[in-house]
Amino acid sequence: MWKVVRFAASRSRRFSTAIPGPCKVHKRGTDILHDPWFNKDTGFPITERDRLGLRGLLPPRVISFENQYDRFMDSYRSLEKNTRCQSDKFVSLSKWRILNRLHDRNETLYYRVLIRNIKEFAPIIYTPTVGLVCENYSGLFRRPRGMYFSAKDKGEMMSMIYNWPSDEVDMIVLTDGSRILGLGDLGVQGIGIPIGKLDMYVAAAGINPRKILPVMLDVGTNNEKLLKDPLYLGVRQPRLEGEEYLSIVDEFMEAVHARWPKAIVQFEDFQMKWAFETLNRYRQRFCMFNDDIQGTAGVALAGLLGAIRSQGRPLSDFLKQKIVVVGAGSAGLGVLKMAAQAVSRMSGGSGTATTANSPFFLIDKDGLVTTERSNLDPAAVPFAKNPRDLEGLTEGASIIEVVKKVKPHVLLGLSGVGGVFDTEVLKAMRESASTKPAIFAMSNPTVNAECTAIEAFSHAGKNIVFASGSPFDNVDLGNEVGHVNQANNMYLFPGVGLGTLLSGARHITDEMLRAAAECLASYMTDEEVQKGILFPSIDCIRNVTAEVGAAVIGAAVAENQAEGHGEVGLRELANMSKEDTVEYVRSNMWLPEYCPLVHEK
Ligand SMILES: NC(=O)C1=CN([C@@H]2O[C@H](COP(=O)(O)OP(=O)(O)OC[C@H]3O[C@@H](n4cnc5c(N)ncnc54)[C@H](O)[C@@H]3O)[C@@H](O)[C@H]2O)C=CC1
Ligand SMILES: CC(=O)C(=O)O
Ligand SMILES: [Mg+2]
Repeated sequence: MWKVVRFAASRSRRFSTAIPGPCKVHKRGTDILHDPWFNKDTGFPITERDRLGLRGLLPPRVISFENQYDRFMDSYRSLEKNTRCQSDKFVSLSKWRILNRLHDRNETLYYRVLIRNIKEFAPIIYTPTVGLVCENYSGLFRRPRGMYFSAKDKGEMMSMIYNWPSDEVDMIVLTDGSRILGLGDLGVQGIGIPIGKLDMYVAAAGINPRKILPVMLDVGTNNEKLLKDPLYLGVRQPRLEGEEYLSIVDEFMEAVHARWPKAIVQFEDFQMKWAFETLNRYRQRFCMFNDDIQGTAGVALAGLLGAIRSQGRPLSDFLKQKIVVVGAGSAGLGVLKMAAQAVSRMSGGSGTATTANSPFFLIDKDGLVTTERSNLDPAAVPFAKNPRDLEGLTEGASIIEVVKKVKPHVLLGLSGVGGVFDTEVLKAMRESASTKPAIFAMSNPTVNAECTAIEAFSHAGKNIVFASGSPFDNVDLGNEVGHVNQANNMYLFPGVGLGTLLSGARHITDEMLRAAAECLASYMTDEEVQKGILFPSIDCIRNVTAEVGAAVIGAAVAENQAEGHGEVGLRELANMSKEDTVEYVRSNMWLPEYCPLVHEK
């Protein structure tokens, strides 16, 4: 009892974010106005203008933060009105541009706008528009954001890392641009993804935007169109391979670790071979995870468990669910591995992924994956079916053949191929063994989704549960609503990152990821799940992240991975109740407020 009270008192003293503390600034005058972190535009109070040499550099009237917010939203609404007759692509890029200009000018206002309107703006700064932005990045480029390490920087990274202006970095999102969403190799243009993911970290997890770092590892591109494009901004050479490639990633990881030993590195949108290789290579040495393999797996597992609950069945029925996964890449295999571990635990095993007689079916671009496949990727081996167990299905069977034969409870797409769940496949799902067949079209961006929400409900039936990686509107089914869930790793990675940071864990273990997934799986009530609502609305993403982050801390403590963070030591973490832990996470979330600026030479 005493401990809880003491914690509550010290928490309110240490973590209160209601009144922002002063912020030291080493600049004066126009240098402040041109620094998006310190800039308040017309919001600088008169006394601050005097102190910082700003008097006369701004129009005289001081505008409040709230009025600045209203002014931005008014101009955003005007843009919406004025672009009504334009193409979707034009409108999306215009919206991204207006937000990006604000991001470049005034970060505090940008994040207030983003956080307050996350449901509306996530599709612009994240999937699907971020995909369009990456495709057009060289033309859209105005100001740099984040860091770029290229094949030409070998031997220089240890000093280059010190060019970043902040001494504190908590969260890094790293890509090599080799598999950007379902859009393939976009080379240096893939930087939009780390930027978008880190915006989600700020919005969902309240990571302080001064402590984030988006990074592009430009090791070349194999995209011929980009190599020929005179505007392309990346290194114009084919991608490095083998040891040459790994030596660049090694050098980058060593440099990060030397400058910010506690920083967490999220690997994002690496092509499959490097996604698995780098995860195995670094996860015991650095604090890192691969979002596409591990974050996606947790979100999908939460969805799979939700699909069972939606049928009114106990979770133990997971053992009997027939699941067809279309896409044997980093995401699809990550999902199967986590699902197989869950099956093993539920059957009283150790949680080791094994698929002997498992009800999982894996399909890639060459059809059903079996042990007869030549050149089978090692990561896919545990999920290859023995043709002897297949009763009629053979190596390379098509999606429709598999669905018709297996009658799966769940059809889950992570193929990156738009429309691959065609009318015939969706109609075949009407024969599913489930009373509420689940169709998860998880590929991004929207054009790469395996099917749309309307297609799924119209062809597979009103009784399905549906989820997609990019957002779709709910579907009007006459006298009921076809709920669309967004099954996107954005519900997990912010909590995994923040929980790891606040626990001070040195590594991110499978148990920490499992705790995150189970927390998300239990977030929705039975009533919601039975209506087909498997995932929360993005409006409450900070709440979800607080819960997931607390679950990650709990697992880190239980596994002796936690070392504490700042003034909160391991003992204090270990003594927190679940509610205290959630509160601890919540109170560490950064809020966008103008802080008083104090000049220091
Ligand atoms: N919703 C979410 O949170 C996430 C969605 N994704 C999406 O998943 C997709 C795949 O990502 P990765 O696994 O990393 O890509 P990947 O390139 O590693 O794997 C793609 C897989 O799809 C298979 N495939 C290609 N064409 C196919 C076809 N016609 N039929 C069946 N299979 C086919 C390929 O053989 C390969 O196994 C991307 O669109 C990505 O945006 C990835 C991570 C998270
Ligand atoms: C969401 C995500 O990480 C992807 O589509 O790659
Ligand atoms: Mg990704």
